[in-house]
Amino acid sequence: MLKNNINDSKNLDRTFSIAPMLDWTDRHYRYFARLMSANALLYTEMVTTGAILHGRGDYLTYNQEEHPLALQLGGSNPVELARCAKLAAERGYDEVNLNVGCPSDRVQNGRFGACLMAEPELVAECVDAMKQVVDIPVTVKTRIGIDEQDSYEFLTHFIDTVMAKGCGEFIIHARKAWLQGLSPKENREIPPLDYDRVYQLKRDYPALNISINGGITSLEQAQTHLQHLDGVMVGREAYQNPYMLAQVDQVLCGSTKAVMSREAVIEAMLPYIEAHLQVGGRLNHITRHMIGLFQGLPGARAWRRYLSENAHKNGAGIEVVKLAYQSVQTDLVAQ
Ligand SMILES: Cc1cc2nc3c(=O)[nH]c(=O)nc-3n(C[C@H](O)[C@H](O)[C@H](O)COP(=O)(O)O)c2cc1C
Repeated sequence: MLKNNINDSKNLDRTFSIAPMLDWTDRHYRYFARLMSANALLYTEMVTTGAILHGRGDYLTYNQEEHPLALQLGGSNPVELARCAKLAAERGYDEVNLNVGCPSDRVQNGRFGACLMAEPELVAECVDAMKQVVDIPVTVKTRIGIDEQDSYEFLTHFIDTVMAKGCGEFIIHARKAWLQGLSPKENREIPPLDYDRVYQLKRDYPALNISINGGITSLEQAQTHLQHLDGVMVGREAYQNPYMLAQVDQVLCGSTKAVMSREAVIEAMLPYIEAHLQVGGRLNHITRHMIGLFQGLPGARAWRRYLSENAHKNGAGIEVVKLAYQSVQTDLVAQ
């Protein structure tokens, strides 16, 4: 058994988590998010078992500051998933999560993601294989149904089967997925949200740790969900309006520390950016995740525009970030 040295699995705080999002929740975004919230549980983008086991790069790299951090895996081969889970635990990840919610065609061809909801026994076998080799939590992120299979009984049969192999933590995106005909983006918007169904699940399975996901756009909404559930997982809003994270610890987790200002967040990013540039990285790899920092404020546009127009240029350095911030202040003064 591999013991995780950073977080005892039982102590992982699941009150608020940031959803796995391909191309968005990379290690740069996660570093940025972590500056604003110490409590948020962060998820990687989905990484397939194939990429980890046969890919050329190191898909498990992260910064130590990102803890607590969960690795989301895409796959459906129990042996391969177990190998990846073991690697994840060895690398110090705090949790391994199996993707049973993503409906993209690419993912279905590989027989993983949301289509696995139709194969609960296989998901249970995958969970079992992973749990045999690690003692960090093995969790499942899923939907409330797929296609015509959207009854409450379908969902509880899935949960019963997977739970029987020892999975105690589920994240439920509160809408079903249509596996044919809708793009992944449409599958995040068109099937209606059904929060009550997830609340019902928690009432019927009080011993499970259940987080809700889908359409949550404020900490007030999060508080409402937390009256019924163990955790909330936020995706798009946490990315597009990242400053919402600055109050997660205070509003949801009882922290009494001062809320970090946007300026302080930018200041704190500068050494990280410099280190990235020094090893040959490009500025926009990081600043693209910071574009939404002033979302909803006067100056948001100036910030966005300055970064978009300048951060991709050859040789762009931290002065671009400083000038972008100056342009926000100029805008504020002009108001
Ligand atoms: C750009 C993008 C990429 C996503 N990639 C993944 C992924 O890799 N794994 C996954 O389980 N869900 C993925 N999702 C779905 C989110 O995790 C989440 O379930 C969904 O966006 C609903 O939550 P929200 O309404 O808070 O955004 C992705 C969503 C977006 C917007």
